[in-house]
Amino acid sequence: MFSLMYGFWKYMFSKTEFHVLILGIDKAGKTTLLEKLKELYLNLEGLPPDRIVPTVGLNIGRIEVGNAKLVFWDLGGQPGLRSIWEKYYEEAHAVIYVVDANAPARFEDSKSALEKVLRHQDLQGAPLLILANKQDLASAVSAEEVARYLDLKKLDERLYMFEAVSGFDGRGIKGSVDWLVDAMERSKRSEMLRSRTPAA
Ligand SMILES: Nc1nc2c(ncn2[C@@H]2O[C@H](COP(=O)(O)OP(=O)(O)OP(=O)(O)O)[C@@H](O)[C@H]2O)c(=O)[nH]1
Ligand SMILES: [Mg+2]
Repeated sequence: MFSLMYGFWKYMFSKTEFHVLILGIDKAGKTTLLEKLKELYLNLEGLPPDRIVPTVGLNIGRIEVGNAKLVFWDLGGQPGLRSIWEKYYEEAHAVIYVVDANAPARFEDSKSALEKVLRHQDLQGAPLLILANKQDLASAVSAEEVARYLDLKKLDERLYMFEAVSGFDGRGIKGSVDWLVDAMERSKRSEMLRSRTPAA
């Protein structure tokens, strides 16, 4: 009887944990975005942008949205650090790919790094949220334009969305996180990862 009630209690009150990888080339704004997420969802003051340095290791952030616990993994995007990304693929439920929408000169690098991410077997079926970041700058291009530049093929099977955001003023972030949570809850990949986790 106790175990039945405990099982029911767990079903009702336990939250599903999702791992979200934040990727993108160097200076795209990944860590600034992570600090903004903490500020928006935890009411904590995030690190001010001028205190954020290029990432070499891993930054972790945790937030809760509705019934979901999100764990963000933010990695460094410098060319020599990108080979580390794949070590996190197997455990990731979804990917946020950040693009500096104010730096067209770097779109090509951003596109080829993303194509490599999407080709990797270990990330099969992971929902993809592509953020056209730095929208607070007047010269930043729109999410539609970023989508045109990236010109991604073979996305049909994958849940994906492009969104215009700013890690400085926070615009677009909550809406895209809502989309991501919904996508992860619906995704077959989450089901697959769940079935691999031994029951507690
Ligand atoms: N205007 C503007 N600048 C931003 C925004 N987000 C980040 N930046 C600036 O862009 C630069 C890079 O930001 P980071 O957050 O360190 O970028 P990153 O993607 O984490 O870089 P790596 O850790 O090297 O991969 C910094 O000078 C930030 O202040 C934004 O939304 N708007
Ligand atoms: Mg960083």
